[in-house]
Amino acid sequence: MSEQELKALRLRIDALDEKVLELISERARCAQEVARVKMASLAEGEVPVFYRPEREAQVLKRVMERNKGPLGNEEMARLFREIMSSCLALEQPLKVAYLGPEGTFTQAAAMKHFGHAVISKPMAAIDEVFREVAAGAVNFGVVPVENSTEGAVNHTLDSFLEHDMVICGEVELRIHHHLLVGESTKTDSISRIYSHAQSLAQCRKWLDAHYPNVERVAVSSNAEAAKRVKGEWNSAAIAGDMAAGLYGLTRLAEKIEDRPDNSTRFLMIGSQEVPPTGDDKTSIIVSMSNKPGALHELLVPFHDNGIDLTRIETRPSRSGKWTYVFFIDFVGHHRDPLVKGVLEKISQEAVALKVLGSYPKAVL
Ligand SMILES: O=C(O)C(=O)C[C@]1(C(=O)O)C=C[C@@H](O)C=C1
Repeated sequence: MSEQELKALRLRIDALDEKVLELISERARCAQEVARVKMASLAEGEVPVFYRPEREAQVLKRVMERNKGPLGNEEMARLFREIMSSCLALEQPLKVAYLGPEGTFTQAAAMKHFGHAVISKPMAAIDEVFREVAAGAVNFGVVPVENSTEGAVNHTLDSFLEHDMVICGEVELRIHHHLLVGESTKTDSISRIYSHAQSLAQCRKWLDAHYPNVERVAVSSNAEAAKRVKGEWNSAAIAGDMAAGLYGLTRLAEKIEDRPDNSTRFLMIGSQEVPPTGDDKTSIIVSMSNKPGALHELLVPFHDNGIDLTRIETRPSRSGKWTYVFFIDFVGHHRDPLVKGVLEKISQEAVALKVLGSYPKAVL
């Protein structure tokens, strides 16, 4: 390519960037107007709701439907995700607590869902994320809820039994683990590998094959594992890209998870009810009396009404020995007439039924 051609193309890019800049600014001014309208239409004592997950899901879906390339749909939606995140920050900077420390997959999930224009706060434990949200110190919390290889995150499920929380969104992340070492690590003398217990389990076969005699040490998070390795010459960590970048570690082996489709699902928790978008999911907790056929009774109304169950999990109820609660996710919104009917039917049979929330299905 000649120098002249390159120059001409860069001039075109400069002109396009100017247009993009003007359009983004115009969009941001529009968001400011939206904030003004929301404030003006408040009833006495009502608090304004700036963050609208149902609208955000619609915007991102529309972008993906209309995108003609060459950028892929997900790439384009990620760009719009960030534009919307910045527009929302002009209306109200959101505060989001997540399972920390910095560099965890939960932080990556929070950024994927809310974008980077939020004030994020790392918490030391899942229960602390719940408490921070319940105390009103942040607007939303982000916690992991299930992994495709290792199953449910029980701390999260149990926290729902203790706190009154509304689920307002979900996000799924493909989880890639790497074996990370620091500058001073002697790679032929590794005698200890740190990681979160779930991540060690997700890489069990790889570890058995490559480091069968090395001690595996479970720590509170992958980011904590990465942090420890930084100053140790005989240890390595299993963690993801964010932690590697944050602690300046290098990858000794990449993508070492046993299953290539290893993914984790995260939930956004808060106190805000989300209206229907037409493509929603609902999460409920149900406890049934301890009698034969109770689970069958619980599932029949879903089957009879053609409602898709996406997950069912059982946990001890904590209120009596050998009594259980069921965590159920299904497709639909609790305001849909069909779903309403099913929930009414179940509540006639159940000891207790709680709707944790209805929220748009993950778009990204
Ligand atoms: O439509 C709204 O209610 C807005 O506040 C605008 C906007 C956007 O930038 O598109 C910003 C924040 C909301 O969470 C949803 C959408």
